[in-house]
Amino acid sequence: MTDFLATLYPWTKALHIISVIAWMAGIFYLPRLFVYHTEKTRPGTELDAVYQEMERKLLRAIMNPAMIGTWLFGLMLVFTPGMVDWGMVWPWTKAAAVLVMTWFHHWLGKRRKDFAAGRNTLTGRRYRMMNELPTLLMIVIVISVVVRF
Ligand code: HEM
Repeated sequence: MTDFLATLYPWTKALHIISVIAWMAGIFYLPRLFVYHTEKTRPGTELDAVYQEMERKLLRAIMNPAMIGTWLFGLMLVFTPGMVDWGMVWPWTKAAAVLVMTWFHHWLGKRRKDFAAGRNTLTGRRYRMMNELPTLLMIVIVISVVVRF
């Protein structure tokens, strides 16, 4: 099994990076949509419905499949022989940041449902602040996996 994963390695890594790019694109964009949804519309208007559809499609068609792909190919890399030395620090910083990123994804999913039900309570400023979190996590992840301290 591990020999098979070693053969697949370049493809697994390519698919991991492709999935990561799609996931990050969505995770950076969805909170921006929430900022404008909060500040430029009111529940029940035509524009509210447009934002709701954009948010639903972004989450269901891009972010959910991209997150699943990132995890699937990432775990295949973890089980590929020689990839991860758990005695080093970087796998732990990367794992911690990835878990927080996954939590953030689900937090965004819950906020999307709030908008869909017309009961968003957060301000545009709050969404702007939350938008910084995936950027910080992405920096930690890329430094972990590339610098390998
Ligand atoms: C979801 C769980 C994830 C797991 C289990 C995982 C696991 C891994 C592993 C084991 C490697 C090492 C492959 C190698 O040494 O060639 C890797 C590579 C990589 N990961 Fe992840 N990863 C995950 C999520 C992410 C996320 C969220 C990002 C970016 C925000 C990311 C970015 C990268 C990059 C850029 C590489 C390539 C590094 C290189 O070429 O040396 N990963 N991943």
